[in-house]
Amino acid sequence: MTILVADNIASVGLEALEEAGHHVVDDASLNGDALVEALGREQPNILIVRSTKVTPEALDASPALSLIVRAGAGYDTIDVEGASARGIYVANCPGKNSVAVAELTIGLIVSIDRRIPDNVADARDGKWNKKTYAKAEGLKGQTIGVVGLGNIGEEVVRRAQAFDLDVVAWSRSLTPERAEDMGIGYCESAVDVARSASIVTLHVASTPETKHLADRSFFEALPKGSIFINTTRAAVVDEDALKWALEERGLRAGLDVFHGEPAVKQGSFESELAGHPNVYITHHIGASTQQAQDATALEAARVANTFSVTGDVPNCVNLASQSPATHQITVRHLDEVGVLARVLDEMSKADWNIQEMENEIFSGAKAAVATMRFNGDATDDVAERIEQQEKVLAVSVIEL
Ligand SMILES: NC(=O)c1ccc[n+]([C@@H]2O[C@H](COP(=O)([O-])OP(=O)(O)OC[C@H]3O[C@@H](n4cnc5c(N)ncnc54)[C@H](O)[C@@H]3O)[C@@H](O)[C@H]2O)c1
Ligand SMILES: O=C(O)[C@H](O)COP(=O)(O)O
Repeated sequence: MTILVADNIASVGLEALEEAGHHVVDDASLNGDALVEALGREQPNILIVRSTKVTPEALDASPALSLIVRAGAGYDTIDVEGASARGIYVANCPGKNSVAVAELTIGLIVSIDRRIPDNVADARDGKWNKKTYAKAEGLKGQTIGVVGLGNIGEEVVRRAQAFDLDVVAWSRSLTPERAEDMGIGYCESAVDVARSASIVTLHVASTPETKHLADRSFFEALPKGSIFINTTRAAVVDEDALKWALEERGLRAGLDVFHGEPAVKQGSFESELAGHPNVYITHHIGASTQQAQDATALEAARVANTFSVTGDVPNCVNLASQSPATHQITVRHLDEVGVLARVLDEMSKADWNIQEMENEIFSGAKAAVATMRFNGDATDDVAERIEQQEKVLAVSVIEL
């Protein structure tokens, strides 16, 4: 298969793709129009990206494109709805960079408490200021609130507990029982977390439902002088509310992601937040350890290689969890040319829309059973007409 890699992925991943015999086109500079142009020129079957945006124009550029692999966790940078409408699979690499992000989260918390970046900047400027920097609070015994207990959230909990922090959390599927098992406090909402903690860190995925989850009411609930960490996505935070909390509530923030974050890998940028004395911005490097990059690149290669051999897509994020099928028809038939085509023809005439289908062959390859789930008005006469067809052995229809 032809695979276009439009971002920097670790060499172990590229090697795994090449060893599998693929034609790999590796160009980490691709973005925007250049990506669309490369997709049109190379006609890849598979596209592998990190944070590079995959737009509707990119989806239309290569009719051969069957799979997009996000070599990372968050796939909000890909037009997943557009891919689904065009029958293109989208997969990600869950859990492969979660330790790296959790390590950065803890690093930002310690940095804020001890003002490590300002210490270092002043020392580099030849300024000695123990008077100011000796005023840290210390973390032990404080309460950290984790919003979203997915792969990263769970890694943060483990590390926070090792720092003797008390942990409370909210996650959409967290139950009080599960919280107890993890040795953490259960919260009923993100605002409840904010109310209960002096350090809060966000780890929910960016979706329409989580947009501005950290809004004005969230920041109002946080105690004055709290520490706030965002390593997930800018869209989860209402930045006006964040700025209000920085000014009015003495909030201290560590942000690996923020509005207006540059899409390019290197260059200058302007951000009101970056210059704020209460804010430490990192360069969206949560996933950027060699350990995480190797694991992610190998997983991206595994997804691509599995697809090329079996047609299956590990970690697929855009298949319907449940098809809208209303009925299932089971057709036992002789394994001969044309039998299934005639069955499908009859179903088509009855306006039965097939959503899922499978055909299993019995040993000896004399007979087979086809199971199809469909949407339609399942009248008995259609099933009877199919059963009367040559080489059909038996038919049954059930309502789902
Ligand atoms: N800064 C970085 O470099 C970096 C690296 C990796 C991931 N991330 C971001 O962190 C996010 C989390 O990563 P992860 O590996 O923990 O993913 P994950 O899929 O394991 O966890 C996602 C969490 O989001 C929650 N969630 C999803 N949809 C939700 C909804 N509609 N309402 C409420 N909660 C919802 C899930 O319940 C889960 O707790 C990613 O989606 C990505 O945006 C950033
Ligand atoms: O969702 C992710 O995995 C992170 O945002 C990592 O992004 P990156 O691959 O561009 O570093």
